[in-house]
Amino acid sequence: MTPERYQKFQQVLNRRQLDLTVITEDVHKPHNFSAIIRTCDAVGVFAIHAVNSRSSMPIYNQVAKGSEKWVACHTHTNIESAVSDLHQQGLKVYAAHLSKQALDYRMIDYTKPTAILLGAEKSGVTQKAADLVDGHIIIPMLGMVQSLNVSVAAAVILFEAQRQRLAAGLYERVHLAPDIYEQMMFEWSYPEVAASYRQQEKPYPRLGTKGEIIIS
Ligand SMILES: C[S@@+](CC[C@H](N)C(=O)[O-])C[C@H]1O[C@@H](n2cnc3c(N)ncnc32)[C@H](O)[C@@H]1O
Repeated sequence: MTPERYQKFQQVLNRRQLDLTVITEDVHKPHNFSAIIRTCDAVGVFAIHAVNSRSSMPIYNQVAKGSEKWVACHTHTNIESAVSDLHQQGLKVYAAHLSKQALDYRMIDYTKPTAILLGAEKSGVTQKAADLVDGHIIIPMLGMVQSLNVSVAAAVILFEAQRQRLAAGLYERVHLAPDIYEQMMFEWSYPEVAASYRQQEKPYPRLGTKGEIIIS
């Protein structure tokens, strides 16, 4: 690994936002799911939550361009567990949902801990999910079609969140705890070595200032 690559990992991890995330509710087309992950990486989302009540979700590498390596994905078999996990972590959950009570997505304060729930391609957000969340948001549609592609909707909302967080200086401080930061640096720098340590249930070795492995 080159020093430049090591520095790039540091720059990216320094800006990761722990309290901004996405829940996908049965977004089942791999290219949509992968495009959402790619946007999450660009915005600085640390981890996302995928509810797959129907099937497992393959990631379409051509679209994600490898971003699935940089954004963790927690899977849930039902929407209740995903929303309640995030509520317990203190996040407000807003469903991107074309309902009558939905607010314009620009009215939300995304500098607060926030999760955006996105619905399935055809059926949208389920009634159960719509009832569990803290509010509904909508991207105003002024044309002939009623809705955007789900990955486009995700990008529009997440880049508004990024805009607000940049203005609030939230990308200027590190949000990850030091132990998680070190763990991520090791996993990103040496994925195969990290996998072998995990398999052996051994703690990772430390990294030196230039990213070299220090065996003590
Ligand atoms: C293709 S849309 C689903 C359309 C579905 N017929 C419906 O009525 O919800 C897939 C998902 O993208 C998001 N989405 C698409 N357009 C949106 C918009 N204008 N405002 C908010 N969310 C939108 C929502 O999360 C939606 O569930």
